[in-house]
This record gives sequence, structure tokens and C-alpha cells, in this order.
Amino acid sequence: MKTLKDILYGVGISAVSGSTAVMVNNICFDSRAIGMDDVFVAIKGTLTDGHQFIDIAIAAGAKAIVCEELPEKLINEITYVQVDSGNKAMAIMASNFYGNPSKNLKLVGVTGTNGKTTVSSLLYQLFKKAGFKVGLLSTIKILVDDKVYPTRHTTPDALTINSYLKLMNDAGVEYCFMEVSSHGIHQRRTDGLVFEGAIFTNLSHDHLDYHHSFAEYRNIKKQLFDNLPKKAFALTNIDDKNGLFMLQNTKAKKHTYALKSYADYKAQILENQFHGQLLKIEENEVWSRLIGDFNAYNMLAIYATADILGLEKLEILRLISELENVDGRFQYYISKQKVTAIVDYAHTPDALKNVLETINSLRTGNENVITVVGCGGDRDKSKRPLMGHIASSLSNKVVLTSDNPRSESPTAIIAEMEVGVEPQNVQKIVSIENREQAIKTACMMAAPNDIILIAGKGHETYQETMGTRIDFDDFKIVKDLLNGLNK
Ligand SMILES: CC(=O)N[C@H]1[C@@H](OP(=O)(O)OP(=O)(O)OC[C@H]2O[C@@H](n3ccc(=O)[nH]c3=O)[C@H](O)[C@@H]2O)O[C@H](CO)[C@@H](O)[C@@H]1O[C@H](C)C(=O)N[C@@H](C)C(=O)N[C@H](CCC(=O)O)C(=O)O
Ligand SMILES: Nc1ncnc2c1ncn2[C@@H]1O[C@H](COP(=O)(O)OP(=O)(O)OP(=O)(O)O)[C@@H](O)[C@H]1O
Ligand SMILES: N[C@H](CCC[C@H](N)C(=O)O)C(=O)O
Ligand SMILES: [Mg+2]
Repeated sequence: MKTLKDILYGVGISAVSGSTAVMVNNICFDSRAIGMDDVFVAIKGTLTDGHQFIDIAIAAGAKAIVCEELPEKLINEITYVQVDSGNKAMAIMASNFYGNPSKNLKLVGVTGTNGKTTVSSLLYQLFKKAGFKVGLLSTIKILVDDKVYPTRHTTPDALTINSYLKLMNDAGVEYCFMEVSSHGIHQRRTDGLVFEGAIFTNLSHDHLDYHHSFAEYRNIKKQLFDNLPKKAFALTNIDDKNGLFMLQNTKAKKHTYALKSYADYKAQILENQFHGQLLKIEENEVWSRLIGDFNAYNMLAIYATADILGLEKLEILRLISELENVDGRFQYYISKQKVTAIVDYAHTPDALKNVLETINSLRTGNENVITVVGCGGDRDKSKRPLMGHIASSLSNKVVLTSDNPRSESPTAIIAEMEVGVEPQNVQKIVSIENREQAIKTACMMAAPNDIILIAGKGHETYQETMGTRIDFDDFKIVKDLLNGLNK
């Protein structure tokens, strides 16, 4: 049990009814999960308003209510606390509740449209190899040093974040790398955290359904840097046209990285092969197993971060050469018949373009590139024609298919992707709703030396349709199919 007053430390309060000296058991923002003597935080969400559930929360055992608008009828035994923002209050309360765990380790946030999982997971790998105890909060999984926990969010809610940071404190973790999504910033899931630094990878088209406009999306990402403390570092990719914008109002110490522009940290790609690339980072050459221009940026971001955090430069390079691909990011399998299948999490137009350009740059003869791709349901619709266009203009053949249709019709999503296919590319396209059938078709189309790209789902091991998730693993399916076909 904790005193409500202590949990509220630092929260901007506009009114109180009842005593804040009460002891509460837990913080909860969902009336369906409330426990005895909890404090319920009412949050205005995207689907409904938590304020509607205050009575239900009290009936289920809540002892205190934190809300933006006080209910008309107040109950004497209940403490009500009025705040400006339920989301912000919850984030600060969550940090207090768990003893401000972000202060007891070095927390680095990674934001940007693409590359967050890659950069944060590789930083985790690198710092582990350097001998530290490390934590990771990523789209794929949460790691408390070696212990793995599942996750459904890129940036979880504030209570979840702080509960894992507390576990990291208990395990003696020194560095934690976390992905900071635009939803996370907008819903203030990361307010109240003390960051040692933040990294910006790049900004392109995504989530414009949620954020309405590109400017709004960009401004939200910038808030991570605006809120950094003075002693923190802010590292940005200045080859991206929004790179410097991110640092405009930060108090933190600014650092830049780039392949093309003048920057604090510079790199060059000397050689690119299927199995890796040779990079020149500052004055030294280093072999990276991860390929593509975008991974040169990722490696440079990692190098700069490790340098800023005090690791020795040559040691960083040695560790970079040992880093392994992240699950579902350019994960490849070469069949006995020399068909290469690549599974990649490219689910934005920019990522799809990058991965296809990388594949095309590695072609040595007249092998075909066959792309299997879909777009998620209940997500940014405006990316659908763009991804249809990119897939069909940069591949020889394309199978349009489903990628987590969620509550939408798979046929309708595919039709929206087809809109972006130019007339001269229409004959390259076949549309097959069933993703397994789509992958099977691509395998049947493939001749020796051809390359099949299966984009969009990467590490995901499910397909979500109408609220139901069935097991589905692109990599396993394509590997089995290629082996079966080769018998
Ligand atoms: C659109 C979105 O981001 N929604 C998130 C949000 O829920 P919401 O705003 O829809 O909540 P709501 O259903 O309107 O309910 C409002 C409040 O009433 C409460 N409630 C509701 C019903 C009830 O009976 N009782 C009750 O108390 C809810 O607990 C909530 O506090 O807050 C929830 C708690 O933090 C999140 O789990 C939920 O994520 C949903 C599931 C989701 O799919 N989010 C995705 C889009 C997301 O966040 N993605 C980003 C990654 C994006 C990227 O690729 O960069 C991520 O960081 O994972
Ligand atoms: N620095 C980068 N720039 C552009 N594209 C990238 C970069 N790094 C990775 N990608 C591409 O984007 C895909 C997604 O990468 P990653 O999972 O690291 O991004 P993310 O930002 O974590 O995505 P999410 O928003 O889903 O969490 C990769 O599979 C690859 O195709
Ligand atoms: N973090 C992203 C992942 C998209 C991955 C893609 N496979 C999809 O389901 O749309 C999102 O939730 O929008
Ligand atoms: Mg991610």
C-alpha cells in the first residue's frame, strides 16, 4: 500500500475532494481490471471516455479517483483529484508508484518512423556484449537483462513501462533502450520518465490516420526532444529533412549523424553484399552483417550513441562487427534450388522502398524479385496505394495479400493497394487474400536465383482478423514451402 499523496507528487492538481492521505493498493486506468483500494485514473481515449466508468470503478473497489472532470455527485468516502490531463497524471503517478525507476538506470529513447526496433535491439546487443546488464522495451519483446517478456505495444502504457523499469532496477540493469512511438508520446505514456538521451532515426509516411497530418505527426515526435533534461543527449540523423527540426527546442546536448551531410558522426558505405557491408565510420573500417543504406544509418546511430555513453571507439567497432540481424528484419533463407526468401518488417512506404532498392542493388544477373505484401487494417489507409505503387514499380512480380486486416475487409484493403499500381505494371500483379496461398504462389513463381520478398509482418507470429489472432509466421511458412517444393 502507498499513500495517494506520495503517488501524486509532481502531478498538476486543480481540485481535491477528500483526503490524499489515504493508502491505495495500485493504480488502474481500466474499470474492468480494478482491484480493492485502487486509485482509478479516468482517461479520455480514442474509443471511449474513462470518466463514464468512474461509478463502476468505485463499485469494484476503487478508493480514489483521478479525473479531468469531477462527477456531479461526489461520494464522501472517496477521494477525488482533478487534473488537467489524465494521461499525464497517470504517467507521473506510475513513475512515483514504482519509485521513479528511470532515475536508477540510463534510459535511452529511440524515435522515428523506421528503425526504432533495429536501433534499440542492436544497442541492447552491443551493450550486453560490452559486459553490461541491459534492458530493452521494443515492438518484438521486452528484455530485463536475459529475461524475456512478451509485449503487444511498441511503447506500452506508463504503468507497464515503469513496472518493467522497476524489474530492471531490481536486476541491476545499467542501461535501458526503449522505442518511443508517436502514439506513446501523444498518449503521454513516456511522461515522467527521465531520459539519459534520445535518438531520431527518420521521418516518413505513417499513422496519418491517428495524427491527421504530417506536421502534427512530426511535432509529436519532436516533443521527446523538447522534454529532455539539459544533461541528456539528443542525437539526430541530419540526412533526414526533419532531423534538425527535432533538435530545434531541446535543452539537451545536440549531436548529429549522417552519410551525406556534414555531421558530428559520419559514415560511408565502401562495399555492399548480400552477407554484409563494409562501412567506414569516422576513420575506421568495420564489417556489418546488416545490409542496405538504412542499416548503415542504424549502425552509425548505434556507434554514436555508444560513443556518447562513454564506450571506447575501437571497442564499439569491434562489437558492431559482431551484431546480428534482428528477427524479421531482412531475415533470409536460401533454398537448395537457390531461391532466396527475405522476410522483412517493411510496413511503411519508405521502408518498402528502401528494402526493395537494397535488394535490387544486390542483383547480379536477370533474377526476378517477387514481392508479397499487404497493408494492415484499422491503420493509416493513405499508405495503401503508395505501397502498391512501390511494390509494383520495384519488383518483377507482386502478390498483393493480407496483413492483419483487423476489422476491415481484406478485399477492400487490397483494392486500395491496387489503386497505386500504374497501368504498365498491372500485369505484374496478382491479388490473393489468403497470405499463406500468396506466399505459396510466390514460391511457385520463383525460378533458381530469384528473390522473394515477404514484407510487412517481419517477426510477427500471428495474423489478426476480426479480433481473432491465428498463428502465422512468414519465415516458417516460406522456409517449409521452399523445402517442400524442392523435394
Ligand atoms: C489507438 C490507441 O493507441 N489506443 C490505445 C489507448 O486506448 P484507447 O484510447 O483506445 O482507450 P479507449 O478504449 O478509448 O478507453 C479510454 C479509457 O477508458 C477505459 N475503459 C474503457 C472501457 C471500460 O469498460 N472501462 C474503462 O475504464 C480504458 O481503460 C481507457 O483508459 O490506450 C490503451 C492503453 O494504453 C492502449 O492499449 C490502446 O492501444 C491500442 C490497443 C492500439 O492498437 N494501439 C496502437 C495503434 C499503438 O499504440 N501502436 C503504437 C506503435 C505505432 C508504431 O508503429 O509506431 C505502440 O506504441 O504500440
Ligand atoms: N533506419 C532506417 N531507415 C529506413 N528504413 C528502415 C530503417 N531501419 C529499418 N528500416 C526498414 O523498416 C522496417 C522496420 O524496421 P524497425 O522494425 O526497426 O522499425 P520500427 O521503427 O521499430 O517500426 P515500428 O513503428 O513498427 O515499431 C525494417 O524491416 C526495414 O525494412
Ligand atoms: N506498429 C505498427 C505495426 C504494423 C505492422 C503491420 N504488420 C500491421 O499489422 O499493420 C502498427 O501497429 O501500426
Ligand atoms: Mg518497432
